[in-house]
This record gives sequence, C-alpha cells and structure tokens, in this order.
Amino acid sequence: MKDLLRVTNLTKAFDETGPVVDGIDFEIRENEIFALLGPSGCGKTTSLRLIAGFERADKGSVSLEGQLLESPDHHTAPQDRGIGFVFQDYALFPHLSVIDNVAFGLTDIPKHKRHVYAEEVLCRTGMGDYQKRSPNELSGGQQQRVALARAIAPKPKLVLLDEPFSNLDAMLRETTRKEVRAILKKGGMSALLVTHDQEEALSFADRIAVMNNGKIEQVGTPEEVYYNPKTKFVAQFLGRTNIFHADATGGSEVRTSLGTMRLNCNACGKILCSIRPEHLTLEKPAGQQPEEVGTVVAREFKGHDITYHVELNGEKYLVHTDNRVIFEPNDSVVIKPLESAVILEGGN
Ligand SMILES: Nc1ncnc2c1ncn2[C@@H]1O[C@H](COP(=O)(O)OP(=O)(O)OP(=O)(O)O)[C@@H](O)[C@H]1O
Repeated sequence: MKDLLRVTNLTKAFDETGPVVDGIDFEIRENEIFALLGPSGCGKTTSLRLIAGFERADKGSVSLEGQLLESPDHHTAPQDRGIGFVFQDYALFPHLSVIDNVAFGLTDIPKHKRHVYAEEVLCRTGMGDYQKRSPNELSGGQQQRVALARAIAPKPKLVLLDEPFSNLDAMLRETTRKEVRAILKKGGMSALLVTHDQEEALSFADRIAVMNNGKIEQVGTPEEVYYNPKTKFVAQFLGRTNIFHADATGGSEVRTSLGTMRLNCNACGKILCSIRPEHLTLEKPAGQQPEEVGTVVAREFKGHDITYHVELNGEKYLVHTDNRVIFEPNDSVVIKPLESAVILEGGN
C-alpha cells in the first residue's frame, strides 16, 4: 500500500514549557484507518490540528501524496489540504437542515447538483430519511453520522476524527464506531482517529500510534501494540498487565517469581517484562515448592470470564481465566504462563 500522509519530525511548543508535540514521525497508507492513542494532554489534538492546518509547525513537516502541506517555511490553508474533519461535538450548523449541512462544503460542484449528491452521501451513512430535519431533531449518533457525511461528501483524501464518539453513550458508541468504520472502508477512504480510549483505538484502527508526553512510543497493528508492547507505558496504557523484573541468562527462557517462563526474544541480564492476565492461568498446587504457590486475594466475576488477584511472594498478579476455572479467595494456586512474556526494558 502506498503512503498517503507522511508526518516527519513534527514539533510544536506553545510556550517555554517545552514542546507538546515532540518530533513525531508516522505515515498513513492509502485506505488505512490510523489512530493516535494516548492519555489526556499528551499532544494528540495538537498533532491533528497541525495536520489539519489550524496550527503552525515549529519543526518537521506534513505532506499528503508527496505534496508538502506544512513546515516552518510553508503553510497550506486548511480548506486547500484535501482533508475532512469530524469533531467531538459534531459542529453541525444548527440553522441549516441536515441536507444543507452536507451540501454546504460542496463548492466544487454546480449548485443544482449539490443536493442530489448530498442526498446520495446521506444515504450512504444511513441518514437518507432525515434530510429535512434540523440537527437538534436528531440523536447524538445520528448527528455524528451527518457530521461524517458532511466530512466525506467533498471526497477528501483523508478524514480526521477527533474523539468523534466520546459524546455518545456506551451502546451507541460501539454501533456508531462499527458503522463509521464500515463507511470509511467501503468508500476506500483513509482516516486518522484521535482518542484516549484504548478499546476504541484497538477495535477501530488498522494501525495505532501510542503517544505519551508529546512523543510516539510505538506504532503497530492493534495486536502488535497490545501483545508486543515495546515500553512499560504502552503495556500499561493498552490494558491490564503484569509487570515484573527477572534475571535473564542468555536464552529465551527465564526464571521468574511465576516459575520458568518463555520470553519473546533471547535476553541476558536484568529485564523488565510484561505478560497480559489472559496469558496466565491458575492450577491447583501439585507438589510445587512453597515459594511457587500463591493465594487468591480477590476475584472479579464478569459472567463469561473471571479476573483473579493472586498474591505470590509479596507481589500481586492478575490472572484472567474463563468461567470454568473456579477458585475462591484464600485458595492456594499455582500461576501458569500460557504465552511468552514480553521484554520491556534491558536484556541486551
Ligand atoms: N493553544 C494552546 N495554547 C497553549 N497550550 C496549549 C494550547 N493547546 C493545547 N495546549 C497544551 O498542549 C498540551 C497538549 O494538548 P492537546 O490538546 O494536544 O492534548 P490531547 O492529548 O489532545 O488531550 P485531550 O485528550 O485532553 O484532548 C496540553 O498541556 C495543553 O494544555
């Protein structure tokens, strides 16, 4: 797949406290949905605004299909970038009907054709029956689909989505997310989603850049960043995990307080590792040494699965099992790894 958007060493400071976007690099490919994921204040929205053209870059560049859009010496105006936006608060024009909202930006096509085309796009986003309504007569999810119709109607090469689902309740958020993804994929469009919600990024994007403190810590597919985090921050931000130290001796196995465990690569020396709770399971003790036997200290029953909190040698571990593995608090248990642990630091 060809690169569509290329962001190189992009840097922005608002004051002397230092850059809020600090030398980020990534590219978005054609037909790709990409997410910038990170905690509040890490610089996601500022990155998006630099790409959109609402902020000026201090260093680095943004280019689309090889055309420079932004650098310290160059600035293409937002409306000339071929980029569409969908914001958190939908930002529909309240005094215009749904169809007029969508037709508004279609200045490149003759006036008499604008409504015909706007109707076509509204049908594509499932809003064909609501053309005459005003935005305040729509639910949040419907407004969001109109906002998407308006953003994609001028056929932008790239659509920027800034926390577009965060004003929707949990149920509607999930369905709207699925629908929007399907619409973008069907239309062969590329999109950049900004979110602090890891589940949203994991389920919506083809690839994710995990951002912390103005920098990108890792770029990868949802599976890569979740199961093979490169840093402690990425491991912890993407979901619950167990972090532990170990002494590696040069091979791909290591003795840990959880017993002998495989590693994701050969390592030597002190290492910091991560293993997801669902990559561990529990068994009844059967002749293990006392230091290999832990105690269940709490249990979270969630219907189809269970998370156990287990104390072992003074450390707490999380173990996620299906609901057929039943232990009670105070039971003695042995923790068994089902997969390799991932090295986060050290080991070279
Ligand atoms: N116009 C501005 N002037 C000064 N500081 C700003 C400006 N815009 C953003 N900031 C600061 O830059 C930092 C990054 O903000 P940004 O909105 O990019 O973060 P974010 O990751 O999108 O956060 P959130 O998820 O809360 O929206 C924050 O500390 C913010 O206060």
